[in-house]
Amino acid sequence: MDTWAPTDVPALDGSGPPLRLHDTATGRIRPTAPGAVATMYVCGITPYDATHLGHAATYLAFDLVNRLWRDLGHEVHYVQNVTDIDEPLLERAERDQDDWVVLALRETALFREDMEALRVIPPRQFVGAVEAIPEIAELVAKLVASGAAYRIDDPEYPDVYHDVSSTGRFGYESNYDQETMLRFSRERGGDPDRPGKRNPLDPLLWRMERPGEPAWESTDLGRGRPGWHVECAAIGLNRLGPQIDLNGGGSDLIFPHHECGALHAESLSGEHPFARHYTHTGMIGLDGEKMSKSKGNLVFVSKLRNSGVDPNVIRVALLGGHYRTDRSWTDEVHAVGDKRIARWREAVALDAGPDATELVSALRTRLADDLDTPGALAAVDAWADEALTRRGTDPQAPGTVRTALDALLGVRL
Ligand SMILES: Nc1ncnc2c1ncn2[C@@H]1O[C@H](COS(=O)(=O)NC(=O)[C@@H](N)CS)[C@@H](O)[C@H]1O
Ligand SMILES: [Zn+2]
Repeated sequence: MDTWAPTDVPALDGSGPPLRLHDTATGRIRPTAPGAVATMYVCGITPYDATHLGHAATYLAFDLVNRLWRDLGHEVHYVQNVTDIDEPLLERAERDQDDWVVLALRETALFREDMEALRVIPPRQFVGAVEAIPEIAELVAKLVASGAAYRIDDPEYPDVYHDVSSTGRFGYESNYDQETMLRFSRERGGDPDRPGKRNPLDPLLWRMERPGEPAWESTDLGRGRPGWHVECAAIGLNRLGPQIDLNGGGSDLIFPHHECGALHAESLSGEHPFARHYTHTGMIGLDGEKMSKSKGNLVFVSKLRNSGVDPNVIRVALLGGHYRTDRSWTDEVHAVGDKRIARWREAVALDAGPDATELVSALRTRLADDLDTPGALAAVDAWADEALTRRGTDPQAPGTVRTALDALLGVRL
């Protein structure tokens, strides 16, 4: 499916230190070491209730990675999916008496609009699970042929599962213990209690057709549809290869989604690890409650935009907190973003300002340190205060600051 419109990223003189990012698998902040082309797979939305501020915060975090890698001279091959077929989507369509295909199209279109407004650099490939079904089915058939996957002996619905023992490394990405994995599997779409599975954690690869459910032909597998995790493994493997620099998403994807995605990918490719960094963002809540579809306490980017909020304010307000911190969207957070943009606009409107060299290097250093946006934004505050109180004599400075904020933070003043 179409990706969203590109946003131009201005070139900035000089270069900063290598990007160091937290990796869930090793639990450490480590340097990323992409080649000439950095490869990044960030899980996309399940298209309903799009785009709430939790979604936005997650995609903004990986947008900064994209911008930093470009600033470090890499090309970035960024791929993202849309889970446009899955239980939760069917349930929402049912609830709203909506056609699930129309719901997915409408919400995906809104998501693209919001990403464009936030000036998130678009993925090179933006792929729907439905359009990827043929390639997913092909990989599932390979897993069955290799013996890594098996059919459950349920005469009515002989669904296909992946044997988690097939790589001998299941659990390396999340490092969760069995009890935690079982709990998250239950909570997040797994079926650990289904009788007949070799291991309760074995993830579903192919769900045979049930009455009244959408299903697709597959000569190898029989009519049905893919499981959730294998869609991302297939879309990522087929476009980015067997080893990628970064697999990203929110912390709720640590398990089972990214663990099982790694299992599928590594079982197929024989290479380990699938991603050199598994990086996860904290949860955005609303006044202390996690912002989530089930709670219905969602704040939408489109609603804020329609009420006249500048997307730069949304971006800066969300970047005010560290990406890995669970945090809330509050009126105060919104107000801080508002004030910042106003003050920075005033400062770059001056015809001269304090030398910007230090600020540019501070921005690069702070962002390269596991995306320390609080530190980066504080450095901009300091420059703006200096410019607005003691003035400055460098006529280039305001322009340099404007370019740096756009290139590195995606903020266009
Ligand atoms: N409250 C939140 N705060 C931060 N990130 C969130 C929040 N809610 C969802 N996300 C992230 O937003 C992205 C899309 O979430 S989603 O719409 O539920 N979709 C999915 O998780 C799947 N389609 C991934 S393949 C995921 O990375 C998810 O972790
Ligand atoms: Zn995914």
